[in-house]
Amino acid sequence: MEHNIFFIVNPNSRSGKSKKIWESRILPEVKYLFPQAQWAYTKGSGDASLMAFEAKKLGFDTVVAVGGDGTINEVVNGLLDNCLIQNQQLSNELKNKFVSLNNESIEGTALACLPLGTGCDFIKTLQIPNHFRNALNVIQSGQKILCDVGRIEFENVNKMEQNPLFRYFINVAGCGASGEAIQRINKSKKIFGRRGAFLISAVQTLLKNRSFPIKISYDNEEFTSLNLRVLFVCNGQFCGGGMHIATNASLQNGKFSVIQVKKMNNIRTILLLKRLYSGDFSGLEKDILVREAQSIRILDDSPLKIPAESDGENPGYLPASFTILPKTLSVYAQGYV
Ligand SMILES: Nc1ncnc2c1ncn2[C@@H]1O[C@H](COP(=O)(O)OP(=O)(O)OP(=O)(O)O)[C@@H](O)[C@H]1O
Repeated sequence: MEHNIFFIVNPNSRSGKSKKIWESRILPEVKYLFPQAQWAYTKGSGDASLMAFEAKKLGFDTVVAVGGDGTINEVVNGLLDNCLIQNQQLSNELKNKFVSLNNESIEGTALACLPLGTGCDFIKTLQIPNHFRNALNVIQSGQKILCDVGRIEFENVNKMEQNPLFRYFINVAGCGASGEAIQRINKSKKIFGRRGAFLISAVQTLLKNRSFPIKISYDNEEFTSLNLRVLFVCNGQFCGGGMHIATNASLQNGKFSVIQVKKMNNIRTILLLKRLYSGDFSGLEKDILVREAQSIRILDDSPLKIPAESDGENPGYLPASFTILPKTLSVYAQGYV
């Protein structure tokens, strides 16, 4: 059966190289495999969420995020009706350009990922090899899973400036040093690629050894006070361009895998950095808590603005809560169990 597919292409991902790759190599293959498919370029940050939202309303059964984790995150938000921007002009352009399919039989629009970013961490958990042909094969196969989605909710409107009060994430969120590192990466030029940029930013951030006084509660248990270095809230297993931090995380078990790191001395910090790539935190139990949770609430105990991170973006600041939404989005995945 032919799918009604809409490709949302971020021409700026992979440090601006993706437009050329899309036009010269991927688009001809897409036209061959899916002659009815439609596509559009994003023009800026947030467009992909509005486009996904409109594509769903127009009746497409599949929306493909062509880009990296940031593009996937925006598409996830749009498919779950959280438009990150209001742009009437873009909405009208899409409505005029694309024919409504009136596809009332669909159960919900599914997400497909075509990796064209620098890091592309989410597809590593889905076990989609990092080549566009494999991604297209996965779409052709039609196999999907019902994937858990995370929701991060920000509680202090005054700290939010222009940002929305909540955001969905599908891979990894967190706060503390991870939020700081993401701020650094997104400001950096990424001349060594995203993996290099993340490593440099992670070293700079961890060696600064800054900690954040917070109160944290898991699954509505009592709050604990601690000096937090970094918290990873994982639905997927990988972040930071290849750090395999949550080796046991599952996209379908209705739980986050959480890695909570307290303030530690510099030697242990260097050990930690190495372990972030293997996800083996044995011997560091004094400082690192690894556990599962369905919800986490974090209050900040300081006047500092503590940045939160979700799928490699900085959507806001603590206080915040993270909640898992089990089996919420249909996602193309061949062979994922
Ligand atoms: N047309 C555009 N021009 C500039 N920026 C854009 C455009 N469309 C989307 N963006 C922004 O580009 C940013 C980076 O995109 P994305 O994360 O997909 O690529 P990447 O950084 O190369 O990959 P990864 O996050 O997997 O390492 C996102 O924050 C997105 O909002």
